[in-house]
Amino acid sequence: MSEASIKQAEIRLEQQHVDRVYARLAELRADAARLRDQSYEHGREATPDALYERDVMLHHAHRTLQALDAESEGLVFGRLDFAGGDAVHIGRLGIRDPQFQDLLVDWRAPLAAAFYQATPEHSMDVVRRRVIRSSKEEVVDVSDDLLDPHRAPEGMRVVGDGALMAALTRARSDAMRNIVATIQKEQDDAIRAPESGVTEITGGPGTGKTAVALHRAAYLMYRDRRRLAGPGVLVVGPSPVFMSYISRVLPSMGEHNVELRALGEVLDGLGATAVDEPRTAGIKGSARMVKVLRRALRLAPPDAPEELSLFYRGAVLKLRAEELAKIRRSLHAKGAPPNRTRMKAADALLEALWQQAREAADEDFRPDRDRLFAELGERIEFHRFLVAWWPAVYPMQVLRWLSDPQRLATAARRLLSAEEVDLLAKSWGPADTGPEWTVADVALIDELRHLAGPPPKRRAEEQPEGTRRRANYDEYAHVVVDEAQDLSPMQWRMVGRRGAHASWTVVGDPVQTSWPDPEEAARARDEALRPAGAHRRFRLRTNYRNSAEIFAVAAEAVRDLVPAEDLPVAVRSTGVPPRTLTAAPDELAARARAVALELAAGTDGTVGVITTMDRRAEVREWLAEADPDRIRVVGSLEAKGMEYDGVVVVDPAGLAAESSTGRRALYVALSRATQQLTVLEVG
Ligand SMILES: Nc1ncnc2c1ncn2[C@@H]1O[C@H](COP(=O)(O)OP(=O)(O)OP(=O)(O)O)[C@@H](O)[C@H]1O
Repeated sequence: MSEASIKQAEIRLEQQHVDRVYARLAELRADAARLRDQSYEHGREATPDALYERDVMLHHAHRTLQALDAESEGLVFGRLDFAGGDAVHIGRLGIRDPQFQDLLVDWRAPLAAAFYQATPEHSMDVVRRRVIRSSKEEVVDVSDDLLDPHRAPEGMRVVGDGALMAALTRARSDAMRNIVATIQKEQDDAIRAPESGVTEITGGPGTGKTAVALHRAAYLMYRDRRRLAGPGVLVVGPSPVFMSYISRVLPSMGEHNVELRALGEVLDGLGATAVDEPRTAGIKGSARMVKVLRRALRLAPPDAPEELSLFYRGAVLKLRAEELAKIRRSLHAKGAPPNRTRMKAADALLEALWQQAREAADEDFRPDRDRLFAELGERIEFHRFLVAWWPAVYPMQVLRWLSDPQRLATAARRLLSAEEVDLLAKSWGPADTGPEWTVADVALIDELRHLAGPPPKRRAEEQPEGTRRRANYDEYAHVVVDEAQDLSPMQWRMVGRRGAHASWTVVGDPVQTSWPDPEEAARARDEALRPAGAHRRFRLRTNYRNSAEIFAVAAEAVRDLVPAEDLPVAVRSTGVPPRTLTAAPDELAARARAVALELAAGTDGTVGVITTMDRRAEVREWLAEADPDRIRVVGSLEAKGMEYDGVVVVDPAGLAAESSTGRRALYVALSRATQQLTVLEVG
């Protein structure tokens, strides 16, 4: 038999098993749907017991349906043949036949670990590992590794060459795919690491950090669903573009209950996408802002009354500005959040009024403290004063007040330079129209929320908390941070609060950082992760995304900034070298358009056009007519974590000069392509 016909015979063999799995899946789906319908019927009786049972049944039926309805493509993707002659099939879900025999073993189950962990040196009893590739329900390819030739039974066939390489060369779409069929051993070690403490995964561009982090989330949910499902798992990433890019990976593995949030969305109710220019973002993210905000909360509100004067039993009691300021200082000195100090503020004012009344006392009138407290405390004028002088504070309003440069300068004394004050005040002004909140502002708003304490509920706009989860409950059981190298100190504080009692998976590449002061960020990060305890570390070294030709060009951008061993090794060669073109400024638009269209014509997948954050809108105009599903224009920060088959980097010098970490941003931009890269310089 020829090699091709042997392969076809093996494909037919696998097809028989795949057919059995889908038939069983259809039965299970029908059972779950029947259970759901029955449980609705059950609820009709409306006794409390029946309703409770209905809820339990419904919950169970929904979960089963959700899991079974996960994208059906590639449900069965692997097979292990063991030395004793047993074989198991591995899939995205576990499925059993009516006699409880495994038809398909979930990739996360202990039995499936050998699929990823076995090597020729350490075969774990596996003789042959087979990757099965399907289109819809049809098996289209199989590819084997023979791990232990000496123990292979007579007649065992070994076909195909390299499922990994086939997966890596496939065209990319606008959504990242799961990699369950081809997870590599070094990746699997990190995926299956214990849940507790902090699991830190580093590695260069394209080493699969994001893929590993998401598969680890799915693995942990599977291993300890009961513990993790309630408080939940949070995945934080750099931008909404990125979150949407990775959004289908977990559902494709049947996991729907993991929250994905970009840094601008961590606080409920706010979905900031705007970004500050690098200097302003640098100030807003720095740890100095904690003190600035704390002081800002201690300043009197802009329209606070400057004097309190009340008639009491024929005498005028008056608290002047200086005295009021003293009371305010002493209230803040205790460090309690101002929104929790309103009763104390009332008492402190009444106490001061009582002192005055006592000093003014004479023969005819001897005031009584309790009476004075009761009588004045109920006066409407006193209440009006209190509400204006010690109002409930709302984080966004406090930040808006800081658009007044004088106010900000007072809060920032000896912490920010005059120029820095100017930059911030401008970004938050003008106060009347209100600013568009930026991603960096979200961490400041969250910090203020923490410092000020919860305000009483007011208009929806001012109550960012509790829209998606239980109100005021924003902690998770496990937190995954992707592109962790880019979190500012203020963002670490914000994310840290979400995981004060959590275990963590932290994924990043220091070489790709766009944060100007890595040491400051590292301190904030250590602080955020401290409660979680011990760290375990994994380093991924193989770049699965870029062709070797493309990564060589990308690596040049940072060659003199980092030691060579910090850069990964790209394993795939295409023989297509990247191109560098130069265009005069007035030709740039036409050249960029031509190059992007040419790349799109040469691939089935996606094309990314990457430029500076400033030029994004302009470049989008140039490509307004192009098919937005094929050609995406993104700024340097939006390119973080993304991947395209073809990439055009427009104005690399501009990218490198964009910020103090511009060279690293250029490295990120140049390492986004899987197949073809064109660098378009401005001549
Ligand atoms: N074992 C694997 N099998 C198949 N594809 C893989 C494997 N590992 C990684 N990939 C693919 O390589 C590409 C890069 O992976 P990923 O985006 O997770 O890398 P990364 O380390 O997060 O990169 P960056 O630091 O640049 O954001 C993705 O398309 C991913 O699916």
